[in-house]
Amino acid sequence: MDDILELSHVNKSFKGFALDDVSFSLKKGYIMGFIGPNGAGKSTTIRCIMDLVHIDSGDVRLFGESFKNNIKALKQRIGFVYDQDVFFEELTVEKNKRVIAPFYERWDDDIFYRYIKEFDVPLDKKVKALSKGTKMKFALAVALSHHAELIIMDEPTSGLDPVFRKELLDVLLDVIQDENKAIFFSTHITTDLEKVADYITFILDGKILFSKEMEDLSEAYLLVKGPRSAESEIKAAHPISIKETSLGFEALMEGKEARELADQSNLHLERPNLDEIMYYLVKSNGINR
Ligand SMILES: Nc1ncnc2c1ncn2[C@@H]1O[C@H](COP(=O)(O)OP(=O)(O)OP(=O)(O)O)[C@@H](O)[C@H]1O
Repeated sequence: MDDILELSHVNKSFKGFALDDVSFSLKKGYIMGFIGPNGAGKSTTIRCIMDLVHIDSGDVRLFGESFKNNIKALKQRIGFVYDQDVFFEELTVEKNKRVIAPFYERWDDDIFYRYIKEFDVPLDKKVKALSKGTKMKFALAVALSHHAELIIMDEPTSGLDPVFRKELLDVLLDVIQDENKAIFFSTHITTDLEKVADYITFILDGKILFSKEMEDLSEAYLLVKGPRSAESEIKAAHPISIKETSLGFEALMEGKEARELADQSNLHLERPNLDEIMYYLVKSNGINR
């Protein structure tokens, strides 16, 4: 059993939005980033994995077992950080910990206090008095303190300053040194993913557009750049999407097709970053944002 997380043909409909046949998997030892524009379905997918939203059809397997059988026991093995306030606002950090810890069979105070110290979270402050970033640090400390094998986080780096974001990414890289663990997190900060993610899964309008290894991604798509005179040549090669720039034209293409085109012309090829891949794929799917 190498897959720690596996979604197969998951469907969930709300009025006006649906997760449509969502399938992807994550093996132990790896970090997967989950990206997509606002409203694409990232939080909904994460909530489906945690069974906070009940799926209409399909299956979610955690540690090789269908979550339908035993979500409660399986959740013991997951460290979960999500984008809503989950703590008792009127209680201090220390008192919140006392409430939360007994829910986890493998809670480890030593690890908890180590992270609290490392992240500089004040134990004696009420949660309502913590900044957004400090609450996130506390949530992260909780998620890391019960020997979870799978860490799932919904936008953990939003609201964090660059210094702590870097620290958080270092913590994730440290956690993943244990090859029996895996990390799955959504984010809009794609530069964070470029630093740590092994896999990227991209959701758009409730559908998975791709779930690929980071290395394959930089081969899968290329940016083709050319002067104004190259417009018809680029368009004839069926780019995924094209845009006019101050210097001419720029298009995202499938890697193989882009190389073939560049071989027959003097168009310039560049590796796109994740933001550029997202931008062109969103544009090609006709979604205006
Ligand atoms: N309980 C619900 N009832 C009805 N619609 C919902 C519900 N939960 C989510 N949605 C809708 O599902 C869509 C996807 O929302 P979701 O929060 O999953 O997107 P997201 O990718 O996480 O977005 P963001 O990046 O802005 O956080 C949105 O249109 C949202 O309004």
